[in-house]
Amino acid sequence: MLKIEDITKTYKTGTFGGKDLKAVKNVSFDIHDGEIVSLIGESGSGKSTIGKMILRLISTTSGKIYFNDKDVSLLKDSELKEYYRHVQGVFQDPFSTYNPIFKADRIFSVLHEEFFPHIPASEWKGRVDTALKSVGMNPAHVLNKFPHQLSGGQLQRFLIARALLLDTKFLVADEIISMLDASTRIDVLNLLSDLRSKGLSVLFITHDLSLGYYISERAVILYKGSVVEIGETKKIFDNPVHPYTRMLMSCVPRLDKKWQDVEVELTEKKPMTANGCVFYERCHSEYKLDECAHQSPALVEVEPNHSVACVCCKG
Ligand SMILES: Nc1ncnc2c1ncn2[C@@H]1O[C@H](COP(=O)(O)OP(=O)(O)OP(=O)(O)O)[C@@H](O)[C@H]1O
Repeated sequence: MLKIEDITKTYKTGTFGGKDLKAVKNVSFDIHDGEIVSLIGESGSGKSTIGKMILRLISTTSGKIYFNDKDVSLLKDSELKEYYRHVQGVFQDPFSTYNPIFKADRIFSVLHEEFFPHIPASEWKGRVDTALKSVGMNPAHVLNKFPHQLSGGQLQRFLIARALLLDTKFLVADEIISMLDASTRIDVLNLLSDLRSKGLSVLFITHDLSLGYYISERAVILYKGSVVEIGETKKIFDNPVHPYTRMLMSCVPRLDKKWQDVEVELTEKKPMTANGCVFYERCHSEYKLDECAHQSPALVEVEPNHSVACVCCKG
């Protein structure tokens, strides 16, 4: 369904845009129909940048993104409108998506005017009710309210219902549950899981390894804009190979252990070397070699559907 091929994003930074910041470096992966893939990495690793490139909110510096074999960067006019019918984004802060002076359900009427003006109002109302019910909400309780009268979880569900009304096939879910409380989080995760079984594909962006494990079949571990480990989520979790993934795993709090019993490395982040491994400065692996400072390792398959970019996998 969605194929990302060797994409890179360089931002211009500095006072007059004189500096380059490579936020995403040669990233490739794909997402199949009805699949949830999680994109996991710490703050600043380039996750949202990838999501925004998929949604065409920003351009790619190089590389291609294909949706159903069509180059997304070439879509125009009606094809682009069609793309947005099928590919939608939901973001971390639901409140920022709504205009506080309008009722929250205005997002549905805008959709009606924009995409489905031929559908009579009464039929559209029925569709909105059905979409709200399918995200576990009672229309009578949530329609006709201002954003501040609804909870973060309800507003997030509104956005997912909006995606359903559009017949969305692919959802970029960028940290969508970080602002929700624990029980609402599980509800939204289960909802995504439910929608996946109805054919929805999701790129689930998170910094939380355990959420990625809970929800996705495959995971992409991103560090400083580069993919360091990729594959079936269970394989990565059962056998994390990259020193960064291992470090992330050691940072996940465990209910059966007191915090001081868990080995955690929280090394200060230093600037990376120009061409070396992105994790070089932070790496404490026994396999760390001098060459890691100068050579960026390619992804190598360590077992079927599990690849790692580290010298330790060179065989
Ligand atoms: N518009 C921009 N201009 C310049 N630099 C940017 C811009 N947007 C993001 N960046 C930088 O690109 C890098 C990746 O940012 P991005 O938001 O993609 O990371 P992230 O992994 O999503 O982080 P978070 O989890 O904190 O949202 C960061 O160093 C960030 O400061």
